[in-house]
Amino acid sequence: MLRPHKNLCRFINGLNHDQFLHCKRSASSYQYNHRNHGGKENVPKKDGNEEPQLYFYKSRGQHILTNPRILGSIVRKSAIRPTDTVLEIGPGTGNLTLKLLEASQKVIAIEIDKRMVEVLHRRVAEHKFEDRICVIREDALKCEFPRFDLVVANIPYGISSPLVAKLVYGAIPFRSATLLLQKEFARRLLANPGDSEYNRLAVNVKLVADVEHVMDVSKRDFVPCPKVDSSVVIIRPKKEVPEVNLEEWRSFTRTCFGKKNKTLGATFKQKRMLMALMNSNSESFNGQGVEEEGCSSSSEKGFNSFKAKIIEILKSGSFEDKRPAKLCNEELLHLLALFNQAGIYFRDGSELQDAERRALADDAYGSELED
Ligand SMILES: C[S@@+](CC[C@H](N)C(=O)[O-])C[C@H]1O[C@@H](n2cnc3c(N)ncnc32)[C@H](O)[C@@H]1O
Repeated sequence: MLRPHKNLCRFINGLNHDQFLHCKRSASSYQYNHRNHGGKENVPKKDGNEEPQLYFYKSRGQHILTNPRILGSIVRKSAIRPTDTVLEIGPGTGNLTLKLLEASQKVIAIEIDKRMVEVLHRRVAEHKFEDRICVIREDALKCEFPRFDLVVANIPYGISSPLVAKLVYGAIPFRSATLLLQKEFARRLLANPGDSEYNRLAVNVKLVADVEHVMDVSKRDFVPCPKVDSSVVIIRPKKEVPEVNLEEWRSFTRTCFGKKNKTLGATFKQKRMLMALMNSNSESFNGQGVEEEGCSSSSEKGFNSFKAKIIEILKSGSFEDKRPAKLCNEELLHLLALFNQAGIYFRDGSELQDAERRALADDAYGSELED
């Protein structure tokens, strides 16, 4: 088993800035333990020099940002005010946290790993910042966020999509979220209709927020070095959001982007999808639900007339031959309004969700905003 190099342990304890720089320069020569997380939290062990050993878990996205220039830029670009409360998700060993504490009134740090929390507490105490930090040891996806003004975080990439959803579709108003993300994920957030990366993620985020690209960050700026490069983006919630039921919007875009390269006509002709949509709208259609197997002739008739209705709606807005990935949000909102005017609503009923899920394209991130 590889043990982390002694200097790396020092770096993790954050003894001083010079060591911090030194660690960065020689980071590539470090030995470290980068494990897949097997479920048990390992208690830091001691080597002969009483230095705690800290292992990084790949499954928790534990890549520590070590370049002070990048850390400084992230804080500067976030435009933090001295009176702000900053939310940081995944503070890790606290490199970014200390800079956030210098710039703000208060930091709320949510970290899942108790070993990181211990290191963080130690470093914060060394810098006499204890009174201005609240460390919550929890899963950021499961806990309720306290109030905050803005988010600044180098987040674990595995939770990017549900975390962005939790922020932009959450109940807490905030000014901005400066996030260090996997470069490919950031490109998808920034994509526009017609771009090859344009997908449901961008559609859903753009409805409620503006996204700005700030800078790219090399994988060499992290310890341990990840396989992918990163980008910093700033997400700013829109002051005015279109009048639409956001739950219904997300269900609607899930349906439309089930196969993003198919035309909407082809997507809405899929039998399973149509049946689920019809069943979830059964009150508007004389309670005519249909079973997938063994349809009676009357329910089959009902199904066919529902299908005809859907095609008529698509045709009325000239959407039948269009592909969702080429439509801007105004056009998608128009299509949703046409469905609603005809008495068809997209509800997140489990039946509809299941049918949509089965129809979904494989997606690398498979999560909240994209599926
Ligand atoms: C990419 S590291 C960032 C560390 C630090 N912010 C930095 O920039 O060096 C991500 C951190 O998020 C933590 N983490 C992973 N999953 C989490 C979750 N679901 N909720 C809260 N923290 C999480 C990891 O333990 C790790 O410390």
